[in-house]
Amino acid sequence: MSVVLSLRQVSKVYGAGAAAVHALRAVDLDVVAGELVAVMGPSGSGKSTLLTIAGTLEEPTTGQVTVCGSDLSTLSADATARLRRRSLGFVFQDLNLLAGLSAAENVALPLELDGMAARPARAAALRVLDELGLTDRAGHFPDDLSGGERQRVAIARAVVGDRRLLLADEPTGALDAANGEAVLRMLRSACKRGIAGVMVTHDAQLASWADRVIFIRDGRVVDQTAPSGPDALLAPDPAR
Ligand SMILES: Nc1ncnc2c1ncn2[C@@H]1O[C@H](COP(=O)(O)OP(=O)(O)OP(=O)(O)O)[C@@H](O)[C@H]1O
Repeated sequence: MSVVLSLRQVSKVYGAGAAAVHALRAVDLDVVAGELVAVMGPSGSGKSTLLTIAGTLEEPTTGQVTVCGSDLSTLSADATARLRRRSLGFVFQDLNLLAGLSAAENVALPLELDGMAARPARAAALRVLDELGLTDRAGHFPDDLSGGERQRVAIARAVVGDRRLLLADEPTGALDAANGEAVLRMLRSACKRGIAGVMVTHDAQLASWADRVIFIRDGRVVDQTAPSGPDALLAPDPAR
């Protein structure tokens, strides 16, 4: 399996001197195509920092970040922006759907911003919305969608086109359990189709959908585990 995201001894320090905050300390992480990795840890442990560095939105203080085979330190600002536009998808708690655009227009937007003509961009957007069960919502505006539907549109926008790496920060936000699970099912199936995914979550039940869970404390990866899947939590205890 090809490595889509690789962090080598990545550290991030905000500020300097007595005010310096060590948000990440010598983090090593590889995520391969088709894999969904959950990141857990206490508040302030560095989870969002890891995501923003993996997403090329911030540079590490030291260490090496490789995304889709490119060492980011060797790329120009333009090339980094292109990589981000074409190959990366983001799902943040604050969804940033544009209220004046329909669901299909929101999903097509990253492709159009990258230079694709409106018609093929719309066709690609409709294909993804269809895969996520949103065909009949394609023409609706965000304000006319439920919270769960809005979240699914945000995921559609993050995976549309030829994206290789999906980065999600608390992607189930304030959704109820059923909608949260539906969102996780979608992230899972996006990864099954070959995208690499990294998802920050506080919820162990949701993390159990991942292939791997890494735990961060004080900026260090302190543990990792391979969950046996969400159904394992529901399975009868064989000891009983
Ligand atoms: N731009 C910044 N400037 C200064 N300090 C920052 C900045 N961003 C994050 N930090 C600090 O870095 C540390 C890690 O922050 P980060 O947001 O990555 O943690 P987190 O695990 O995502 O927390 P939470 O679960 O509360 O979102 C914290 O101490 C935070 O205050």
